[in-house]
Amino acid sequence: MDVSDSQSDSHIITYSPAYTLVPTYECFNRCSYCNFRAEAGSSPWLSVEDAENQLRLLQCQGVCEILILSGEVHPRSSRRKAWFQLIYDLCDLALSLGFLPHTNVGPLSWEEMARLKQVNVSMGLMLEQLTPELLKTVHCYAPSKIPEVRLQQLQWAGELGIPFTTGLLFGIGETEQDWWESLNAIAQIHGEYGHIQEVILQPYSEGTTEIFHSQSFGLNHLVKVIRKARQILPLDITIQIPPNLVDTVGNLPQRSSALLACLEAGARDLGGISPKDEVNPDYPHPHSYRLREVIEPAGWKLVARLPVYPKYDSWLPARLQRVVERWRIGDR
Ligand SMILES: O=c1nc2n(C[C@H](O)[C@H](O)[C@H](O)CO)c3cc(O)ccc3cc-2c(=O)[nH]1
Ligand SMILES: C[C@H]1O[C@@H](n2cnc3c(N)ncnc32)[C@H](O)[C@@H]1O
Ligand code: MET
Ligand code: SF4
Repeated sequence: MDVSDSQSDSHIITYSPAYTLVPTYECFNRCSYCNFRAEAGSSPWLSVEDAENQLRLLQCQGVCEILILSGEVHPRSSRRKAWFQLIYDLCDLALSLGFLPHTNVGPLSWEEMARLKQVNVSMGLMLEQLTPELLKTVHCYAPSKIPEVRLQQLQWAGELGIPFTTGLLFGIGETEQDWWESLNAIAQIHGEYGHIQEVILQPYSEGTTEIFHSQSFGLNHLVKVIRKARQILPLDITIQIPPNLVDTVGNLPQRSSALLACLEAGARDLGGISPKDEVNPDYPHPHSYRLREVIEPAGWKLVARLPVYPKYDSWLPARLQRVVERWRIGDR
């Protein structure tokens, strides 16, 4: 199908002006491609007071989304309750200061997810890839990455009516066939609940602190994936790509053309643009004016968006609807 028939008809490319809070880097999983995790005990948890100081500095700076991104405490650990409460409190704080929280902290229990719905305008969890083969390799010590667990999270989010972001990570040892199966699984779940607002197509990018150390996923492959994803995914799901992981190789003209090739293939969103990419700290996010410089000469228009898409506003609890409404009418 021609992408010009779709939502993507217009030449608008969106991004979300964002800031990331990390409750903790400690994680009981060991995904071998991870440049984020720390050992339990080696990294203090963020305090609500420190978070408040960080957030107050951001007020009136155009930042709208607060991404809560975390390492994980085991579901049966005695520290799980405190970990969850900290996440809840950070969301509540962000909301009370007028920001819009989006939480992505790994798999949750049904009760945890239901409680976080009250303080998040959308939530996220990457499917990564559907194939269980990766449990023998990169996810060998990462029980949170069991594909059925992740699929069930997408299902629960649908049942709870939570606007959701998911995505795939490419270049971690999966096959081409695996790509299409993973995309089809997302399309199928969205068919049931209609809650997936965007799918991130994330190229694995080699970092300095991981143990995997493989070659970053090639851009020619990414363009192919985007094109096919646009055919597999329903048209009301936006395809998101991270510009800092695309815009990295070659000299200037080549870099710009990589990003443009992704847009031509069907990507329409550049995700959260924040001062630091916590997941890929070796790849700083480009400024929005730099992105504009690259894409506008090619006829695209860069526009900021909220972390919840308008058609889901009515799904949100009343308190959240009020904060979202202020952003929609530009009263922030
Ligand atoms: O800056 C980043 N934002 C990430 N985000 C945030 C994303 O770019 C958007 O800001 C949100 O999806 C809101 O629409 C994620 C959100 C998810 O739900 C799942 C995974 C990611 C991954 C990243 C990431 O690697 N870097
Ligand atoms: C938050 C999300 O970031 C992605 N992620 C984790 N490590 C890397 C990496 N080295 N390169 C690209 N993406 C990564 C995973 O898909 C995770 O779910
Ligand atoms: N630990 C969570 C996950 O992998 C989110 C952060 S990953 C750096 O799903
Ligand atoms: S990717 Fe997420 S789950 Fe895996 S080790 Fe890193 S923080 Fe933990």
